[in-house]
Amino acid sequence: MTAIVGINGIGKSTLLRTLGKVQPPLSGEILVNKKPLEHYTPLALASEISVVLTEPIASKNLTVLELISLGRQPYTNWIGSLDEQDRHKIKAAISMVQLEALQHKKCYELSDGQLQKVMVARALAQDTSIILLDEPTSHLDLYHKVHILKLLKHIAHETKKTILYTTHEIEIAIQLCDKMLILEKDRSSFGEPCELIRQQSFERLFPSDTITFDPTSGSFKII
Ligand SMILES: Nc1ncnc2c1ncn2[C@@H]1O[C@H](COP(=O)(O)OP(=O)(O)OP(=O)(O)O)[C@@H](O)[C@H]1O
Repeated sequence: MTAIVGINGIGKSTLLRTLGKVQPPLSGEILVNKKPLEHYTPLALASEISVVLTEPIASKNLTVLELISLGRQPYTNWIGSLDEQDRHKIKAAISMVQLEALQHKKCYELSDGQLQKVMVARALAQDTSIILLDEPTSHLDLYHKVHILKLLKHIAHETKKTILYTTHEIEIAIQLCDKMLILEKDRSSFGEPCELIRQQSFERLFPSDTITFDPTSGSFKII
């Protein structure tokens, strides 16, 4: 599990959206399983990569169960009939994110945090080897942030999935992620959080007259 961090406007969402083929690359080339991203058909890509963006969903009139079921679209037939395996994956995703009690509610009835959990569950139901999430925990309280991220990390380790997410919650990412990508204006650093701490990469993120980084606790201090 890898977190992409960096100041506002540095390009975290742009990178994530480009990796998910939601927008074309500004430059360069992206290879997924050694194959250029542009060679994937939308259907082939949907069984390889799931993307959870920050935009509000258009289909809030669906129930939670219906929305999560849409994650199975790459695998269903042309009328979208769900088979036994689809139903199993959907049920497992609902259970992992603890949404059983909300599954028959309409999405417009949910809080922003509950909706974020639904979108994570939809990605889990899609069951791809790569999951990209743009600020997936921004509306969640501390407990639910940690719960979702620990769950994603567990899934990444158990099922060997790659989970890449953008976040401003750097201290949580330092504690939970296997790797981090720090985007800066003229450079980027990638590695294990402890290695990035050793390289003093977090010190450079914010102006030091306002915020400093304490490498011992792995946290930021306000001056
Ligand atoms: N590599 C790049 N080259 C040129 N422009 C870029 C690049 N990456 C991002 N941008 C532009 O910078 C702007 C901000 O990018 P983006 O929304 O990805 O930042 P962000 O790090 O996700 O910001 P925030 O933390 O505020 O959500 C966008 O207009 C985007 O098009």
